[in-house]
Amino acid sequence: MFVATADDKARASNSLDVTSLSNPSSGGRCTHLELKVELNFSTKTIAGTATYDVEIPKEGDNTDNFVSFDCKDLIVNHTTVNGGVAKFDLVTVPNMDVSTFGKSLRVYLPSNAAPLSTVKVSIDYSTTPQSSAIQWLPPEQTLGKKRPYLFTQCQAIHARTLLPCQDAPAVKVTYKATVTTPTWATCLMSALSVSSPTDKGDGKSVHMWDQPVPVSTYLIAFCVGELESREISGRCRVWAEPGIVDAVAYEFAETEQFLKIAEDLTLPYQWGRYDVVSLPPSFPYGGMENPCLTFVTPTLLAGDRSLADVVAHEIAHSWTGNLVTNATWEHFWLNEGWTMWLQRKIMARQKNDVKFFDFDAIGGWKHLTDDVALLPEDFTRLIPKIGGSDPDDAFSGVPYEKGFNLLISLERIVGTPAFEDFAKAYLKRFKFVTVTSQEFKTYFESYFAGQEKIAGFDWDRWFHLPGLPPTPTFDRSLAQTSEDLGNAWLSFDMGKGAAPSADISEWTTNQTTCFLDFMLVTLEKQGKGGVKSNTTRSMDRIYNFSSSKNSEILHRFSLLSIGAEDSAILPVVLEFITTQGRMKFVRPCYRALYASKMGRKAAIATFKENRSFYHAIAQKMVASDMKLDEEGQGGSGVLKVLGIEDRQELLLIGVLGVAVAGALMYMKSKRK
Ligand SMILES: CC/C=C\C/C=C\C[C@@H](O)/C=C/C=C/C=C\[C@@H](O)CCCC(=O)O
Ligand SMILES: [Zn+2]
Repeated sequence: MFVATADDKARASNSLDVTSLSNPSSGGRCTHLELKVELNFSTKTIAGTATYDVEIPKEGDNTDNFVSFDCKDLIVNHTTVNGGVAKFDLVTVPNMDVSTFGKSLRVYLPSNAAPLSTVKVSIDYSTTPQSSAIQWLPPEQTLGKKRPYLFTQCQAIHARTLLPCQDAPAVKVTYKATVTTPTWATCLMSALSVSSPTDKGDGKSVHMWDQPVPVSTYLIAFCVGELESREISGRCRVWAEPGIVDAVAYEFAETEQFLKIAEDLTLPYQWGRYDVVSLPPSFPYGGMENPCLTFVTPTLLAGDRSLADVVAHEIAHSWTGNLVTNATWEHFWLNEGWTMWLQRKIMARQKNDVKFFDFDAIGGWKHLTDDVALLPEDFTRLIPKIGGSDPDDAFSGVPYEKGFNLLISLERIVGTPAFEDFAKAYLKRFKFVTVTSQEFKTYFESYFAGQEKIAGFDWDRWFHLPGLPPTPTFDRSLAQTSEDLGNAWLSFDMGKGAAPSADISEWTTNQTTCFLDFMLVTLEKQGKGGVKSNTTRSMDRIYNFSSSKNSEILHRFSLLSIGAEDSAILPVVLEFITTQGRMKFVRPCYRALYASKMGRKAAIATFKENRSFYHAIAQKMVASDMKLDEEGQGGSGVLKVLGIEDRQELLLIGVLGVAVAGALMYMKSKRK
């Protein structure tokens, strides 16, 4: 039977993490995890025990006689407390949709569990093939095509499908893991390797990991497959499938330099090692900041290090996000806004050009305006009310770029040297713990206490108003040449003048993406669907964008060409969105195709055919972008039975139906 805990009540009143069913403040708070699991590629399961050190709340707060864990798509077999069998329940919590949040696993405590004591709670469990944190890849989806592969993605609330846990960022644990895998496999985790793997002689090996810095559960990660590594500095190594490991080492050779710059801007690096693993192409994000081991998409492998800023971004998270963490997902901007700020500082120093900070921010502003136009209004607030939604649905450029713009507004008020000092002090103050937006504001105000210039800052507007913040002014000097060329092509499109002849072969990737972004933004501002297909064809003849090996360039040119209804781009885009599954690229491409005349049918058919290639999160998001149902079949169950592909088709059938009925009625009335 469900009995509301004090944490449930706090959650209902929105004063606690609304995405977790755990009870750290009224039942027990996890502080350390010992994970002992075996991976099974045939059954697509991970099974074993998760043993937690759990601190019982102080007298008076310990109102529950059980500890609650988040648990989704897991099988729980057995639980113990301090070695003795303990009763458990899997409880559905009212108003918490099971298909999003899972259930609450309640492990009952013995009556002698004293306030402020620590108990050991052990849970014997198994994942299921439905566990959304894990993507199990068949050999065909790897480069080597011989061995299966798996990687996890726990942010935001998928850790509960990997192991029972208190899946709230505010609950941080240190962890140790003992992982059994087939002997051919390399096993990596978001932790430090304790020793070389031990071959058990039965085709299995044991790998041991230790994460001594407390982490939120969304930062627990595995990557297992046929992998090789290359050392790129004393504390950095890159990992990838053997066929691309050298290319990966080349692409990310600047990692140590980024780390050093980041340390100079922040505090000494706290995590020991910084390794990078380049994952198979279905990885849905550019990168994920798993501690000690950043995960990246292979779409960064442009061959010229031009997309390595994603590594700088993930390095920045070693401080902003992983050390100082958002208290709940509603304060996600504190992770991402700060990380964009630090990433741009790192890249400006790496390029030895202070103007790069603003140049990159111009691209970020476009990202923000695009997303604000697309999102439900509430998700355009810096602090959204996530309520009963899956945080994945609220994910967008808003926390990244609105958050970044808030920070640079503050920086411009107090001046760069003072703000950079403040950043260091903030990281020092909140390292190892979590922070809310209010705590950030209070800390900023106390740090700059007495300075009149901060008095008028409209925190409420920044935090709570939907839509775009005030338009910032950026130094546009590095963007000028790109914007000029964009204007020249837009004039050509309107029949004014010849095709521009500027040679861009020596341009940086940022200049080229800025040029394409400028065209896209201007068309949007003018309310135009796109340029003419003659324009995109001419551009392609001159620049060869459609054969670019640079994913950021190909992506933007694809969008421009789809907007132009240029059929020459169709095979190129379809190839692009079926050979990599990074949501940043596949979602806008599918959306644009779906909105176009030439591409709608192809988009639906391509998604249906390739659905299993994509990560579960990407499957869900693309299906929702194209208004397909859960199974990606298009339309409702009834429509499926009728073989109706999409809502436009349904509308057409409806209109035809009304017309036929009208004609019949007319004929009938004539006969009378
Ligand atoms: C307000 C939103 C609240 C919470 C959302 C938190 C997490 C959302 C979840 O969907 C996970 C996101 C993971 C992101 C990882 C890396 C990004 O920086 C990648 C950005 C896009 C890209 O470069 O591909
Ligand atoms: Zn990030």
